[in-house]
Amino acid sequence: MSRLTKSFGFAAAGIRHTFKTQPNFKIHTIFCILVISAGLFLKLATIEWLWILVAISMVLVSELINTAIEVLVDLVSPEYNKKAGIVKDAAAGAVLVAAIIAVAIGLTIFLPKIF
Ligand SMILES: Nc1ncnc2c1ncn2[C@@H]1O[C@H](COP(=O)(O)OP(=O)(O)OP(=O)(O)O)[C@@H](O)[C@H]1O
Repeated sequence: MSRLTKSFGFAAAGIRHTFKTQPNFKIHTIFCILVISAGLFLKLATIEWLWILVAISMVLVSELINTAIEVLVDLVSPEYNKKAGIVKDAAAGAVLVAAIIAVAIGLTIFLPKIF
C-alpha cells in the first residue's frame, strides 16, 4: 500500500472515530447533509455554495480538532487539572464560534429564498 493511501486510511479512521464517539459531530454531519439538500433544491448560486462550503468545513474541521484535543488532554492529564480544563473549554469554544458563524451564513443565504 502506498504512503499516500495509508495516510488517507489514517485520516479516514480519525473521522470514523470522531463520528462514532462524538454525538455533536453526528448532529453537525446530519445538518450539513440537510443544508446541502436544501441548497440543491433551492438551486444556490456558485458564490452561495462557496459560503456554505466554508461554513460546513469550519464546523466539521473544528469538531475534528476539538476531538483530537480532548483525547490528547485525557491522555496527558487524566486527573483534574485547571489548565487541562481551560484547554478543553477553549477547544469547545472554537466549535461554538464556528457553529454560530455557520448558522449566520446559512440564515443569510436561505432566509431571503424562503421568505
Ligand atoms: N482533566 C480535566 N481537568 C479539568 N477539567 C476538565 C478535565 N477534563 C474535562 N474537564 C472539564 O470538563 C468539561 C467537559 O469535558 P469532557 O471531556 O467531558 O468533554 P465534553 O465537552 O463533554 O466533550 P464531548 O461531550 O464533546 O465528548 C471540559 O470542557 C472541562 O471544563
